[in-house]
Amino acid sequence: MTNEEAQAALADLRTLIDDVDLRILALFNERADVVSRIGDIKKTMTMPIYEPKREDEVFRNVLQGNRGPLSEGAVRRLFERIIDEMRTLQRERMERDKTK
Ligand SMILES: C=C(O[C@@H]1C=C(C(=O)O)C=C[C@H]1O)C(=O)O
Repeated sequence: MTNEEAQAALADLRTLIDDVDLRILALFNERADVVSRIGDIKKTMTMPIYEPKREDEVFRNVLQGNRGPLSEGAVRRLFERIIDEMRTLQRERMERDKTK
């Protein structure tokens, strides 16, 4: 591979990553919309935001579905981060609704 070929291949792959990132972002926001709806129900029913048993199910589901190359640990860490942001979203929406 020449230097020019390597540069062109890198640029192509980075374009692919930019496209994948936008699709991931759309899916994060789709998930966040569903989580918001769950948050609305929890607020009406005065249920807790944090539900560890449900989170265990979420981890079980994604770990079962994982085909790699991400490791189990990597998937778990990514979803811990995602779920943490989802809880924050529910909390912020509830706080915002309180001050309305
Ligand atoms: C979305 C929920 O609220 C929280 C966030 C979860 C998630 O992001 O999957 C799971 C459980 C809860 O701690 C829920 O209860 O289903």
